[in-house]
Amino acid sequence: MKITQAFHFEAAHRLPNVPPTHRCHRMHGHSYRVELTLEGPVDPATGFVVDFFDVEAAFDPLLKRLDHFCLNDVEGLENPTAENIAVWIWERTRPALPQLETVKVFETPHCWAEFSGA
Ligand SMILES: Nc1nc2c(c(=O)[nH]1)N=C([C@H](O)[C@H](O)COP(=O)(O)OP(=O)(O)OP(=O)(O)O)CN2
Ligand SMILES: [Zn+2]
Repeated sequence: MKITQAFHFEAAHRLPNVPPTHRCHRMHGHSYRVELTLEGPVDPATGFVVDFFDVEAAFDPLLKRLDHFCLNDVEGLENPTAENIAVWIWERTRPALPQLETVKVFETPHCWAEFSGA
């Protein structure tokens, strides 16, 4: 069984490694959406794979480091592409949530990166 919980945060960023002519080289912002998908058996007693409250508790400290910040200033996110943000979240969330299967980071409703550990 898979379960997914979505989160939102607002943040600024610039992409330092694209050419200066690329519009994302300039500072700008996104309303990011993060989806965490967990996979595992359903506990027959609770009916849960994992309690959504536990997912929220695990992700909240990261959300506090991202929301309304300039992502380039966050340690490990000096090049804050959607891909790198997805890996950053994966590496910091999986220890607390071993059932984590996928991290999706949406920069816009149409563009996202998805990471499942490789
Ligand atoms: N593979 C990736 N490509 C791009 C990334 C990324 O993280 N991974 N990021 C960007 C920029 O962050 C850019 O800001 C993307 O957003 P935006 O320009 O707003 O996207 P749209 O093209 O959908 O904007 P519209 O104004 O709606 O056309 C670029 N590439
Ligand atoms: Zn951007």
